[in-house]
Amino acid sequence: MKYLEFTFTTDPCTETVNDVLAAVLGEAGFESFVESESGLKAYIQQSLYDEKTIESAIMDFPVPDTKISYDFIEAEDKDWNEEWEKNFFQPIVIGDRCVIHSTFHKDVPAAEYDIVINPQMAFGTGHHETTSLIIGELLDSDLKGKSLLDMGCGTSILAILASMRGASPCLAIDIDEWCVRNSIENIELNNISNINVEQGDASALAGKGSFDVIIANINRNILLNDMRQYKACMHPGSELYMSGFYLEDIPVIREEAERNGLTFIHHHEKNRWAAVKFVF
Ligand SMILES: C[S@@+](CC[C@H](N)C(=O)[O-])C[C@H]1O[C@@H](n2cnc3c(N)ncnc32)[C@H](O)[C@@H]1O
Repeated sequence: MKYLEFTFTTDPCTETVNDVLAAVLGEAGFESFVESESGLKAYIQQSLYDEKTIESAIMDFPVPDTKISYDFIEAEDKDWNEEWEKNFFQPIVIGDRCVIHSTFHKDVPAAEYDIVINPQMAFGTGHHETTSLIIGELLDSDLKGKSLLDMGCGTSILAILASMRGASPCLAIDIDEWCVRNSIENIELNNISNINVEQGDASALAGKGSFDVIIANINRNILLNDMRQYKACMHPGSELYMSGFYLEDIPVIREEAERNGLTFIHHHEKNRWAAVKFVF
């Protein structure tokens, strides 16, 4: 298959601009992205290339005051799935019980829970400490028949595992449109039918009722800001698992949780990242 290699130069050349550009280009048919010093290299099948689509994607670029220029060459023939696999993610086994891999990985180790994820630009392959800490919590919990909310779902990897472990019904929410689309794709790939996906933040929780289990792997400041709204979706006995912050942030997270009437149960840690469990 013939590919074109585009070199995009971004100004300012920040992680956010390059992430958004990759998401926008993904919409326009690009398949593979590699960050460079001045922007992004991106690859598209020659047959999918349409100059007008790319020009209008750049014209409507959602980050204001950004300049983007590009040129392209014909790329050598390559197996881009293999490239992507090499560059981005390898199968991972967590807790000896849960394997996470993509559709094109071969020789995947057998495990009790087998999760297929095509993460594209969404966060959540299991390689990050915070994801794997929450996976550990889910593997240790009895989730059978429990309603579950996955806030900041990314790829929905956590909601998918929870559903496989019997949680039902499940709701996965992410502020990012790209994550919502990727979640829907991943949920289908795993033949799961009891996870609803919504785009939004904590304000989307109004009127949703309560959940037996809430997971939120986001970051310290968002958790501190939104915890009151998570608590409003809990009933006595509900559990709240949070991650996305460092060990030194536990006291401030715990203070806010206790101010909301939650009881600290434990924390787990990996490379200074923390996950905490509270109950109402
Ligand atoms: C650290 S990633 C976690 C992804 C996945 N749950 C995991 O554990 O691998 C955090 C996710 O939260 C989303 N996010 C950021 N702010 C948010 C907010 N206020 N409400 C909901 N989601 C948010 C981001 O788009 C991102 O997908």
